[in-house]
Amino acid sequence: MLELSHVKMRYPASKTYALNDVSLKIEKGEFVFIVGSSGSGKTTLIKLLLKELDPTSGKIKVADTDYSKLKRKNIPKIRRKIGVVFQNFRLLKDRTVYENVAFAQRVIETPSRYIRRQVPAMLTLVGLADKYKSFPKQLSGGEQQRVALARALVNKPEILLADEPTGNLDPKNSWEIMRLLEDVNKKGTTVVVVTHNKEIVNMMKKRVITLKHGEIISDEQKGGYIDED
Ligand SMILES: Nc1ncnc2c1ncn2[C@@H]1O[C@H](COP(=O)(O)OP(=O)(O)OP(=O)(O)O)[C@@H](O)[C@H]1O
Repeated sequence: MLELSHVKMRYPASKTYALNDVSLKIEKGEFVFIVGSSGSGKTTLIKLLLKELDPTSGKIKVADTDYSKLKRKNIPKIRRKIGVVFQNFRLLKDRTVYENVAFAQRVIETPSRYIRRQVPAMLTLVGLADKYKSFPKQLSGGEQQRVALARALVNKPEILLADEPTGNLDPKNSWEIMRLLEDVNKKGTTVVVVTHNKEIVNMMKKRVITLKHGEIISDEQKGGYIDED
């Protein structure tokens, strides 16, 4: 589902590699944590998987698509297969909860009759059906992240990438988001979560890939958080 072979990434202004010879394979239906201290290359990895960046060298394949052969005009097609959530939610402030989720469908020109059906269904899934008229600032952080998750999932992506999804949340809301990610994964979506949340990683017993200075230093099934600080 996701594959990196000997990927190196050096930002134009930088002397060092943000990622240095990273190879990994994530199969369809897996749930994987990517961990590592600040600056280890986690966000760079996510950006490469979204093709927001191109690697300096090496090969990236996502959902059977070789990114080096992917034409610019076809990038939106692959992005549709990937749902993304971020630490800071990135909701549209001047739109309601309903509109935030519907927006993801409007941009890919989903017919209105589907939007009217699928948005409420997604909001029910994340437990926010009754808040559809609210604006983001009227919601708690946990609720905002659930809206972001509904938006990421409404187009039924094959892959969900979450970059520090619990970074701004308290433990209770963090677990709620994790439970939702686990549910989504059980229904077949491949889930990749970048996190610093040691407790969650240690409790969930999933595959854990640890990065350090742009290299993979550990990749374990049912792994735990490796403390190197
Ligand atoms: N746009 C950029 N230009 C130059 N260097 C960058 C850029 N973005 C990131 N880097 C460098 O690349 C390395 C990896 O950064 P990255 O953001 O991927 O780390 P991270 O593991 O996500 O860190 P954090 O946990 O703090 O978010 C760091 O040394 C960082 O300084």
